[in-house]
Parts: sequence; structure tokens; C-alpha cells
Amino acid sequence: MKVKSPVPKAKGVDNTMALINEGFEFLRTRRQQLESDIFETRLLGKKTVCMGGAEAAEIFYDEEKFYRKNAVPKVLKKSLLGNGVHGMDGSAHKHRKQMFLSMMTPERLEAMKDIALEELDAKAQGWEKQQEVVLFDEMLEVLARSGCRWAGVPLKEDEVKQRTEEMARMVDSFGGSLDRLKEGKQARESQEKWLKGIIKDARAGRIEAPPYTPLYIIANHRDQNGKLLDAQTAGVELNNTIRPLLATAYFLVFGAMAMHEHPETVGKLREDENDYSHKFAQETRRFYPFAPAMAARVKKNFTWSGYDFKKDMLVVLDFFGTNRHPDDWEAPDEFRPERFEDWNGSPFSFIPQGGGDHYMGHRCAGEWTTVMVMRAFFRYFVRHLTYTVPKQDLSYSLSRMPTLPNSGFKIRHVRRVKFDVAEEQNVEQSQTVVKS
Ligand code: HEM
Repeated sequence: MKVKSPVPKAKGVDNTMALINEGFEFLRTRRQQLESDIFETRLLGKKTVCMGGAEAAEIFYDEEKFYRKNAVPKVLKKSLLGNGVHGMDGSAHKHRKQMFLSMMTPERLEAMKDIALEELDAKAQGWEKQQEVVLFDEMLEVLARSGCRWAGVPLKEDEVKQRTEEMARMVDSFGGSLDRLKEGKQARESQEKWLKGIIKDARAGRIEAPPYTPLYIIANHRDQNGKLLDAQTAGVELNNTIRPLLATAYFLVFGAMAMHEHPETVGKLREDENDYSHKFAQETRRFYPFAPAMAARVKKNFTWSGYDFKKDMLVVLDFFGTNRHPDDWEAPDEFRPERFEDWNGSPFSFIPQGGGDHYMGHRCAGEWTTVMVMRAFFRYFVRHLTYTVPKQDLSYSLSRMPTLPNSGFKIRHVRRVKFDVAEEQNVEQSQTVVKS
């Protein structure tokens, strides 16, 4: 890690527009240009300290040093995140986080993977009759159906399109365009109303949810004060167990594209020796962009790396740039799944879904499910399907957040070659995933 003294300031009075225009590369490029892993700038008119790299991540996830309340811009609460676990701190956060992690037992992780495979296989049957399939759109629907089933949320057939689109719009909203933020906000309002109703129905016994489902767990969760969550908050948290699964669609499409662009990976995925599919999924999450950064505020004054962090100061951690930091990753801009063979497992150098400890901090509660679904789908793509990849625009812009290959990854001539999805469902993954 390199920090210049004094810590440099990025050029420009306010860099909000530069961040929106440059997207994923904004933080990394500034750190490279300024030759410092910490620099100052102004974002949304406020002085902001930006940092990247594993050591910076370790500090950022130290709960003694940082808090989350009011760190993320309000517009993102109204579109992407809602008013729930993401902005909580201290013991209230740990109590709420425990609620999410109680859903992630090995059995329930396997169940998520199995449900998702079943939905994928059902969808793939239709692909055989279609001339062309846009993988991204298909993945969104498969994941929306899977997430609702896993969460115990009833999703009527005539609601699938609307609810999938809403969740997709919320996920797509965070990159700064006003139109997308507005659409994300409308989608969130509709979802919160829907899920608030589902919570009320579950509490009144009108919907029966088995006790291991997120719907049951959230509807019956009691906060530290011993009271049930109000129905609105419970709806927000229920959404936090379904909506984020749709983010996996981005990684699935990037992974499919990686197979196409690195054909030597296909045979290795098919063989899956030494859990190659796990390494392939990890490298897909490291290499391809999804979550660009996270914000927090300084809890109390402290000095680190020669810089004075002042109480309440806004600090942004560069996720994308940390996943490609040359201190931790050799040839970081190359796609190499094998690099995970002897990876040291640091919770701070590889942070596509946040860093630190899942139980103690804000690291993503759905990281294990994400990896398992990715791995199972990649295995399914190479072992149970054949398809061709027509000429298309597979370029993707790093200035759009989130981003995706322009074509959404089109495939043609799809055939299912093995029809027994149970073969994949029987591949247990939770033991390997929860470890790393
Ligand atoms: C590609 C898939 C996903 C990505 C990229 C992703 C990314 C993230 C990120 C960046 C955070 C914030 C970390 C921080 O605040 O430091 C987060 C938090 C969270 N994620 Fe995910 N996530 C994904 C899938 C999921 C899934 C499938 C679930 C649930 C089943 C989930 C549930 C959550 C929850 C509840 C939090 C809040 C944790 C907290 O504040 O303590 N995520 N995720």
C-alpha cells in the first residue's frame, strides 16, 4: 500500500460528475494518478476520503473506527437499499444481521442452489424452442422465481414479469442516472407495498411459511426491544433476501462470456477437478465489475497511515480497485481462475460483496448463496447444455454502473444434453463455500 504525505487531493472542485462519468475506474485511476491509496476529493459537495487496497479495507471494516448511518446517499436508500440492515450500526446491526445469517445454514444454502437449478432447467426447456435467447433477461427471471421460492414468498404466475422487472430495476438503479434512480425508487415503493402485505398475511396466518424460510424468520423476528419489526421494515428486509439474488445475473452473464472468450476454461469446468468451478466463480466475481465501492463515516478521530481521519468524515472504499490491487493480485487485469488455487483467503483483498467478517460486520449475507448458484449454473451450462454464440456486441462499459456486455449475451441452437438435474443438485457445495 502506498500513501503519499501529505495525502493528495484529486483535481476539481467536486468530482461527483467525474465519478458518474468514469464509473468503476474513477477511484482506481485517481489512486494511480496520484500515486496514493488514500486521497481526498469532494463528492455531492462533501469532503470525502477515498481509499483502496486490502489494508484500507481492513481499517474500513473496523467497527470501532467507522459507522454506516447516513453514509450512503439518500437516493440509494430510496431505490437500491431501503431503510434496513445496510444503514444500521453496533449491537442493533449485529442483532439484525444474525437474523439474516440464521437463514444461511448449510441445508438452506443447498436448498437455494437446488431450487435455482430446478428453475434454470425448467427455463432451459423453453430455450430449445427459441431461435435466440438473451441470457441476462432469462437469468433475471430464473433468479426472481428462485429467490421468492426460497424465501417462502408466494409469486403468482401472472406476477412474475412485474416483480422480476421491479427487482431488476432496483438493482440497475445505483449508477447515477436520474432516470434509473427514479425507476428504481418507483420499483422499490411497489415492492415494499407488496412485501409489507405478505408479512401481514404471514402474521395473520393467511400465508403459511415453513419456519426455516426468510418469510417466517422475518415475520417473527423480534428486535432488541423484544418487539416484532413493523410491517414496513419487515417488508424491506424480506426484499433484502430476494432482490440481491438478481445481482447474480450480472456475474452469470460475465461468466458465460468468460467461457466464450477463454474456451480453455470450458473443458476444465466440465471436468471440475479440484473444485475448478469454484475458482472460476471466484475469478468471475474478482475480475468482472458489479459493486464499485461502499461508504462509511468516521466514528471517532484517529490517525492511520499518516492521515487524520476526523469524526463523521465520509470515507469511500474502492471495491473494484481492491479486487485488482497489484499488491495482492498478480497480473490483476487478466482473467485467471487458477489464481484461486493458492489464494490466502484474506477477507480484505477480495471484496466483491464487501469485506471483513460476515457475522460481525456488513459483509454480504448472501455471499455463500451467490457463489453456490454461480458455480452450479456454470456447471449446468457446460455439462447439460449445448449452444452456439452468434456474432454480437460483447463489449461492456466500465463507466456504467452496474455494467453488462451490451448484447446481454445471446445464445442460439440451445439443446439440453442431460435431463437429470438431480445430478447437479447432488453436488454439495456448502462445506467448501462457507469456508472461504
Ligand atoms: C451478485 C450477488 C450479490 C452482490 C454483488 C452483493 C453485494 C453486496 C454488497 C456490496 C453489500 C454491502 C457490503 C457492505 O456494506 O460493506 C451487500 C450486503 C448485503 N447483502 Fe449482498 N450481494 C449479492 C447477493 C446477495 C444475496 C443473494 C443476498 C441474500 C440472499 C444478499 C443479502 C445482503 C444483505 C442482507 C446485506 C446487508 C449486510 C449488512 O449490512 O450487514 N446479497 N451485498
